Amino acid sequence: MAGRQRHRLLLENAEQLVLVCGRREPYLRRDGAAGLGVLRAASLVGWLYQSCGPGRCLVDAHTHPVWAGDRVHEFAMKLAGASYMEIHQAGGGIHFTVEHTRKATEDELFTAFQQRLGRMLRAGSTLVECKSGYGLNLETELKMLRVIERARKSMDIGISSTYCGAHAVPKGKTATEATDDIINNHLPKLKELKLSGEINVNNIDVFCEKGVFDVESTRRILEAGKDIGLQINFHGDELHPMKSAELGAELGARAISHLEEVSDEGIVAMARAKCAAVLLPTTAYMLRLKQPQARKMLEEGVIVALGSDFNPNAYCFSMPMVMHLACVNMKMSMNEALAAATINAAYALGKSDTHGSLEVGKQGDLLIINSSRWEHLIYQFGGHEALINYVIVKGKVIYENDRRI
Ligand SMILES: N=CN[C@@H](CCC(=O)O)C(=O)O
Ligand SMILES: [Zn+2]
Repeated sequence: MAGRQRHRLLLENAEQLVLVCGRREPYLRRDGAAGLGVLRAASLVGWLYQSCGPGRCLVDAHTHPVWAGDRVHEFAMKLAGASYMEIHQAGGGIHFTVEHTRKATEDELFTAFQQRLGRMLRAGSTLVECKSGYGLNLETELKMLRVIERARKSMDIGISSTYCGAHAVPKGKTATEATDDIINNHLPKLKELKLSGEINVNNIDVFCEKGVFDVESTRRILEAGKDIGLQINFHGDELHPMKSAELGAELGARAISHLEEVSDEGIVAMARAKCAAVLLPTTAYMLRLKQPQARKMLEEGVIVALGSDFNPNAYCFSMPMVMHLACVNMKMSMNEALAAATINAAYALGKSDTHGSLEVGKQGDLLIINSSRWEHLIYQFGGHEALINYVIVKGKVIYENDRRI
């Protein structure tokens, strides 16, 4: 322990202590989630770097938090009837954000990102996946990834970083040209920066969608990313059925997000491949899409995780809100939603050995809420600001709520 800072945590007489798992399970399928470990009238002592690590933290498995430019006007357009793809094809949506993000300085992006991470943390997330993808050219993609790396090194919140250079086809290029650019220029540079320790990217992502990257381009990019050691974690089957789930299962993807339009065969393939389904209730709600078939996925044995999808289209930082939407709109039980926002979200990021449950040997991340039953965090939608008393990361209190009631 010499030279290390030691944080001691003592929590006495909690009415409930939600462990999530108790036997170092890497994920919980439907039946496992039904029996979440809950201790009553419990106390807990934790020492960072020692054997007992407290942690029912929330994990956000999908966010786009580094960008510049305001898209509130597009929300108004969507309310007036425009579809996501109509706005995208007219040069708005991701393209609008790319234009502004390219112009922003690294410091400007970092300041906005830091504030967004702070809001996620105050809503209870202690591990968050963060994507690039509003640069599309190498220069701006690297700028975004440097910003993510800077936050990883300077902030308490945990970060899993994702290279998403194939988030859209940049203006002036065809999808094939963009694919070649990524494979021949972007990925070799990422490999070099990883080796030198400058930028340590964890996952590779592609927006596999009609009019964006088709299945063949997606396959080429994901395989090239896997070859340089990145975990495959991509957007698929969102607006059109693309057979993205089948592709992901074949390539050994760790996770696929969205899946509103997944096929029955895709669901079975994902269950077999232990490829997590990251469902994003905010997007389906915002864009009035058909809901992903969470119940069918759970019944077929898919590992279901949740993410906020925070981005300029779906402006939501809160995993408690996401769990609420998953329960009401996707018909998940509260236990399933909690498993999906903790251990399964950690699994989707390849981090369930250290995050996602309150177990001996794991990192000490923990939320303390001001309520007799944990379910209030889901039930009181939009109420997490008053409910969350403390957010603890690695055994250290990093947020104390002075506005609680
Ligand atoms: N679908 C693709 N990407 C994002 C939206 C990004 C944006 O509109 O800026 C999503 O996951 O919802
Ligand atoms: Zn996304």
